[in-house]
Amino acid sequence: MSEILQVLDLNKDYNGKPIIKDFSITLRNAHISTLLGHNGAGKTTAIRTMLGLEEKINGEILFKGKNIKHDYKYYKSKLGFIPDDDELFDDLTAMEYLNFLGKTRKIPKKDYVNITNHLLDVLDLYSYRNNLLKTYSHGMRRKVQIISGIIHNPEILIIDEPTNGLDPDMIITFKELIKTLRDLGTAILLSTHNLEFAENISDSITIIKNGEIKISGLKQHMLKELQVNNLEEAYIKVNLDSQKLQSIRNVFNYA
Ligand SMILES: Nc1ncnc2c1ncn2[C@@H]1O[C@H](COP(=O)(O)OP(=O)(O)OP(=O)(O)O)[C@@H](O)[C@H]1O
Repeated sequence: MSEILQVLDLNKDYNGKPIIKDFSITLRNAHISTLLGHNGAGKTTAIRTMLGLEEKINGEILFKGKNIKHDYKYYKSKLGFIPDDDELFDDLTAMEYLNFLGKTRKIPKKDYVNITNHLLDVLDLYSYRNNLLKTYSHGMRRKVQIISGIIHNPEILIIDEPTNGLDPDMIITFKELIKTLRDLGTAILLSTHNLEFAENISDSITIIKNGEIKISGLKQHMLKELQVNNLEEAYIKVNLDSQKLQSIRNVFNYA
């Protein structure tokens, strides 16, 4: 299992307010890493930094040992990203949009047509492929985002909130797809609030609180070290304020 992306001592602030503090993570081939943390913990900022979208950062991001600034275009061509939104070109059909992506990414036509058809079928979109994207539901649009993120067979795949907007059938299908990509060698980073999904799919876990890593490591080691049975218990132990939990339990207890 080789290290493909190393994020070293990353610091990022907005208007002088520290958002990410001394954040380090390593992504490995054939490995699923997951970021967990509260709303506003800094997960999206960390991801945006790894995508090379943030300016004025301190720290280094090394792709196969070289700073991503060295050849950002090459790095970007090896990177896939599935965002937590469904922004698409509304006036194109799914097929037109995916063909457009295949062409702009300079993928051989035979390859992107095969991948697109296969994924449209697996994700139950094939019969809608010639409909305009503006007629798609939120979940259908998320599925098009999924195909867009992997159409070029990236070496690193970053997924923000993989389960958002997907029905249970699709969550199970997407989980299998992510595991298949991992088994084929892709280095995968997820950011999710879904602890059950994270527990089921992750090889390693990083928990962030207020921009700082609280704990990071292989899932099984982490559970053992924290002496807990599952990820929810681990998360409670590492990240939750036990007094707050107690006050929730007292919600009707005013007597
Ligand atoms: N462009 C920006 N300008 C100023 N502050 C920002 C900006 N983007 C994010 N922040 C702040 O950075 C912090 C981290 O935000 P971020 O979106 O990275 O959190 P997150 O962990 O992804 O949260 P969530 O789980 O709610 O999506 C928050 O306090 C947010 O208000």
